[in-house]
Amino acid sequence: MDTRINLKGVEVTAPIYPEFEEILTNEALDFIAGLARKFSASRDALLQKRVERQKAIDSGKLPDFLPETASIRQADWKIAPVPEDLQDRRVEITGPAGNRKMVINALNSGACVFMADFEDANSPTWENTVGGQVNLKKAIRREIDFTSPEGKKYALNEKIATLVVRPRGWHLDEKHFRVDGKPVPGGLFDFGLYFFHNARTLLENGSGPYFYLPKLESHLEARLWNDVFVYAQDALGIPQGTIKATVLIETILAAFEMEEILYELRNHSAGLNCGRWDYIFSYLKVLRNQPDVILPDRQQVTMTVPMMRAYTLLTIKTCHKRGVHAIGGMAAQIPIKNDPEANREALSKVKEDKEREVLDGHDGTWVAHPGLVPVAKAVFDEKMPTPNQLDRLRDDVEVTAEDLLRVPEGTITEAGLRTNIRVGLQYIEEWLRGNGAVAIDNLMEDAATAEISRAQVWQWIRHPKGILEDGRKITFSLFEQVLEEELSKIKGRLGESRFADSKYAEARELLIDLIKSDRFIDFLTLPGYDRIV
Ligand SMILES: CC(=O)SCCNC(=O)CCNC(=O)[C@H](O)C(C)(C)COP(=O)(O)OP(=O)(O)OC[C@H]1O[C@@H](n2cnc3c(N)ncnc32)[C@H](O)[C@@H]1OP(=O)(O)O
Ligand SMILES: O=CC(=O)O
Ligand SMILES: [Mg+2]
Repeated sequence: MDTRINLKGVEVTAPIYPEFEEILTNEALDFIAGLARKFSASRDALLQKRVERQKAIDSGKLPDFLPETASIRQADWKIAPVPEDLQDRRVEITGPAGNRKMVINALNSGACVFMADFEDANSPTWENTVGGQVNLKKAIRREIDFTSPEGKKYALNEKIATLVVRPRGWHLDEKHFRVDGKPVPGGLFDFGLYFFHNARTLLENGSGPYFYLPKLESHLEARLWNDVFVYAQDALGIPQGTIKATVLIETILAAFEMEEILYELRNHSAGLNCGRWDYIFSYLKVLRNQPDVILPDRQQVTMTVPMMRAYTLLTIKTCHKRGVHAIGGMAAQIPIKNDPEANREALSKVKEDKEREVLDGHDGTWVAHPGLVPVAKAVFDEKMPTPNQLDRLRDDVEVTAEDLLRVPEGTITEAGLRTNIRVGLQYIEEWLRGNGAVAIDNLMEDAATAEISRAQVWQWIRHPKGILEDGRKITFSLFEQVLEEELSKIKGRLGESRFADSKYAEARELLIDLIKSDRFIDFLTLPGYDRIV
């Protein structure tokens, strides 16, 4: 326990480096402790509700629109207007908050918004988590700079992107900060520190405390965030409605409650976003025990399969009906160095993805890399000359529960199985070393995409339809065989000594645990977190 922390019932169980002192002040930690004491029990109850809901689905009660909230869907209400610097969000870049160079590069990238991530793209090491807060505090005050080991200097441009922060989802804890003997919810830690230190300065700068809320599964989870916002604004004496939050629709269950989620947050909402990768993961996870539900190779589950189109179109229609933005998602392709032909192909795939989004009615989109900002911007500038297209109501769109649940067709191949196992291994190895976003085979991989990979393998082994197109059943022993083959290729590439210094042994062990457990482990980051400091 650090002796500088002088609060009853409050413990920091990790080092407070000199740079962390301005973040982990007694006042800030007291504020987080207040949030935890007020809201942890509700968070725990909502996590328990997730378990009960899954039991009902497993016993045949498929997800549907909720009868008890039909009146909210039918009533006439609108979202409170969003501030000026959230009106035009045509291109949003994302990246881990814990990487200082990337924070500067993202703010300078020419994107309208930078989403600084404590979720999918951020491995929640103590260094990344508190270091991310240091980065953001310095960035907001224009005190951030960085010098690379090669001596390249980084500083903020005059014009920078609007900052939006994504705290961790409700399922994750911050184990290094304990209140009354219990770790605090990671989302409250990330939100609370950012809000406490920066809300006033952001307002003085003409911006505001803006958030992305990940992995929500119900409108009750949105209600809890709204309660947190109301409490936090009161506690700091900041006007109600100042916080603006964009909710990621990235679970199949949230897709059935979009209107209710917006309604819960109507004084604090900045719209919805289509988090496509977690959405695919969630579809698979939630429906994994349904006899007819099985996904083909990951690369065949594209944005144009019927269930993905149904979900994105419904998001646009829902947001525009309520007068707020519907932001698109992330194409997996990133620029490819030293191969102009492959690079052209990657950029043209991104362009095609963004064209579909803008023509469907999205008001903006996500990119993973500064090199993609001009690509997405050109598409939106051409097809969306206004700051947004909230006036495109999409009354032509009709989406039913069956549309959202429709199983994508396709094949399962050995190449698909191999890719999943390789990506799972490589991503987990990087994550354990503190890198939450990684380029693998020229694609952006993060916690959401890696979840799809390991969940597919888990399901293919257990599902009667988990059969390769050549007729072989996918079994645990086939998984083990491919795993060892892929590991030995990686070892061949790295050489004995780099391999020995890597975390591949731990990544292998974790991947085997995830695949072997008959009880589906809800998030790979949960057992993963036990293995990082
Ligand atoms: C499913 C979801 O949740 S999507 C949202 C979460 N995922 C993300 O945010 C992923 C964001 N993207 C990334 O992290 C990175 O682009 C990666 C890891 C995929 C690839 O990164 P790299 O291998 O460093 O790419 P590359 O070498 O081409 O980078 C070139 C430059 O662009 C910078 N850069 C790359 N991506 C980003 C980014 N997202 N933000 C800021 N800068 C970036 C690099 O830091 C590097 O800077 P430098 O030239 O000053 O050294
Ligand atoms: O968070 C975004 C996603 O696609 O998942
Ligand atoms: Mg996600």
